[in-house]
Amino acid sequence: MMSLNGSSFLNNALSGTSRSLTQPQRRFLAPGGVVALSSNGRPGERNVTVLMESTLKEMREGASVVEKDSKSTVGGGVEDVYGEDSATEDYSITPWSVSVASGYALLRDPHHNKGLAFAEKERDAHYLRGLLPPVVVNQDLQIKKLMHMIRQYEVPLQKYMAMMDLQERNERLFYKLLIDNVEELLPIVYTPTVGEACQKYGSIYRHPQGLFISLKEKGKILEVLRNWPEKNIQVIVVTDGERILGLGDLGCQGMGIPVGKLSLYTALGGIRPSACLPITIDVGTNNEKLLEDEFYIGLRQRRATGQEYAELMHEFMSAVKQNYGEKVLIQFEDFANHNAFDLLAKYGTTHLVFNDDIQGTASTVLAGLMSALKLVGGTLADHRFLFLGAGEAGTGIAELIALEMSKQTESPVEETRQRIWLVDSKGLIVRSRMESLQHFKRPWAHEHEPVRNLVDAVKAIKPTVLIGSSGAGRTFTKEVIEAMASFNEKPLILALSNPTSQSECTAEEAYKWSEGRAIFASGSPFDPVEYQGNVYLSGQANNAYMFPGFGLGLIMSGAIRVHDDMLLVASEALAEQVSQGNLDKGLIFPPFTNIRKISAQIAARVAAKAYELGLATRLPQPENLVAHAESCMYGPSYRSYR
Ligand SMILES: NC(=O)C1=CN([C@@H]2O[C@H](COP(=O)(O)OP(=O)(O)OC[C@H]3O[C@@H](n4cnc5c(N)ncnc54)[C@H](OP(=O)(O)O)[C@@H]3O)[C@@H](O)[C@H]2O)C=CC1
Ligand SMILES: CC(=O)C(=O)O
Ligand SMILES: [Mg+2]
Repeated sequence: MMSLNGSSFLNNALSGTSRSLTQPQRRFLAPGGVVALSSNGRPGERNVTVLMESTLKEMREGASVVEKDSKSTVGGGVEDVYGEDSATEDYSITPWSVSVASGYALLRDPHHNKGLAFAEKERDAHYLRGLLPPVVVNQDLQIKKLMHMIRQYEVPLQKYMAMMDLQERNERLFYKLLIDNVEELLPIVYTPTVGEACQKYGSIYRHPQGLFISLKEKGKILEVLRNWPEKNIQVIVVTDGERILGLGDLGCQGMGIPVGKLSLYTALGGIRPSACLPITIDVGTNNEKLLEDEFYIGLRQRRATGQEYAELMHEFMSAVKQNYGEKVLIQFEDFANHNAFDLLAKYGTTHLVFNDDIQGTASTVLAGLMSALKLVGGTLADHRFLFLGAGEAGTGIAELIALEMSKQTESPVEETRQRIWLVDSKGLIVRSRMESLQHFKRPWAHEHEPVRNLVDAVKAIKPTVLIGSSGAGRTFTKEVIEAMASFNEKPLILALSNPTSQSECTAEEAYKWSEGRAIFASGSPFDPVEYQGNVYLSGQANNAYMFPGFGLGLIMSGAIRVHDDMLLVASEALAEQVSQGNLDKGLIFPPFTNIRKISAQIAARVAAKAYELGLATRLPQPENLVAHAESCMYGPSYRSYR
């Protein structure tokens, strides 16, 4: 049976992996929550004050208290003084080298800066007098002011840049702003605006936000990883920039994607920012426009392929494991499909890897379908599915639907796949095309005459569900949607392609051309639509619902491999979060406002499955996994500095 991981890996995973810990490394948190606690051992990187021996002694004693209390609920997790992240770290600490930022350097340290929110006492204690105007404000007022400022920008890219500047200046404020205003700001830090940011990344580039690993670093990738200031990394999002959203090859400028995804890992899933590492692998680009662009920031050469590509990726994967251990989660993002499937299959048995475009999207869309069934009726097996786009997203979703159907009906997946059809750029995928098909399309080559275009495929297959995953905008034409509406009372239409410019249709088109009967969701958000006196709200079918909670579940259970069954339970968890009130409005996804609660539910379900499958290493299993997930989440409120 084909698997979303490319192979059946469970046995390998259980027998072939070591559960030993890597070198002791830990970010030191002193008792009482003092400022700027970094144990990266690089004095001079931030403006440091070398501590007096007495203070060090106090910290050592504090450390031993932390150590003593470290028999935490989840073996290996160490209670930190803030009462968060307690279950997401493993290593004991070596607190001999401590940096404390103060004064001007403190205001320039995004991890600890609070701007005008430094209290009077803190201004005295940390040499801030005179460096700030007299007023002291709270974080809520800072948020109010920032939202006012951001709303004044008319151009989304300006809002994006304002957000990135804030992240560089005051990390906690950035996350508080994003969490408190998630519906409004998600389209800025994520799709669609992040797409434009990637296209212009060379021009707007200001600060390093992640690691660039290019062919120039071949043979030295481990050293490059060690240049990153944070040591206890739990999640890496990596791209090689070849398929950025539906915008194609953006080479090195794809960096905006790992940066954006990881800011959602923190804001939506509660993974602390210091544990997140965005990486872009630069093997060149085939984008002629970028190669000629004087502001392009990447290698000015055509893409390396074949052995050269495979060797660089292999060195990268090995270095990550060597540097961060067995349990660092590596999320592949926006690779072209000719590499994405192979990387997932190759490293799925040796690393904790997750392909967001294949697996995260599949789990999200399956959740949307599960809740949509409450509106359209029937079970999955009662429906017929047609995809436009047979790449990572399309075949990934198709496979997970087939897997779920197979479980529900207790019939082989080869049978349930027969209810699912895909169209690629050459037309309907049919048996007669088998020889020329890429391997991931072959399971979908059913017996049928060739059909050249989508509208004819819709008329021939008569799907109840139409899913766009082509990256090609405006492909759900009036004729296509009218055809869907002609034989479905409530046609279910998902236009997944990002950003908005690549969406298969707009929300307005879906409602108008179906006479208001479509149940519609899209990868990038659309505003509410007014049609014939009614207001229609559409949901956002985007893997952002899934990967933050899914990743949290893996990390908090210490999972060593991803398993398809985890994707299925995550879908159920997300579907359960869609309330009757949401459904009544035609929404098949819950609003993002409650996303942290949703992520905790997903995380709990994923972790429970990891324990059940014997893939979890943080033992014993906590009793209440939802509460545990919530307790693990990073909170962005300011800390008091003594
Ligand atoms: N909403 C979400 O959460 C997600 C959305 N996406 C979006 O989905 C889109 C596709 O991503 P992904 O699957 O990774 O990309 P792939 O490149 O892997 O697949 C694209 C598929 O679409 C087909 N295609 C392209 N243009 C056309 C066309 N005009 N008519 C018919 N078929 C076409 C391709 O055909 P062929 O194989 O013949 O070249 C290919 O099968 C992107 O826009 C991406 O942003 C992706 C992941 C998550
Ligand atoms: C959402 C996403 O991952 C994509 O469009 O690629
Ligand atoms: Mg993606």
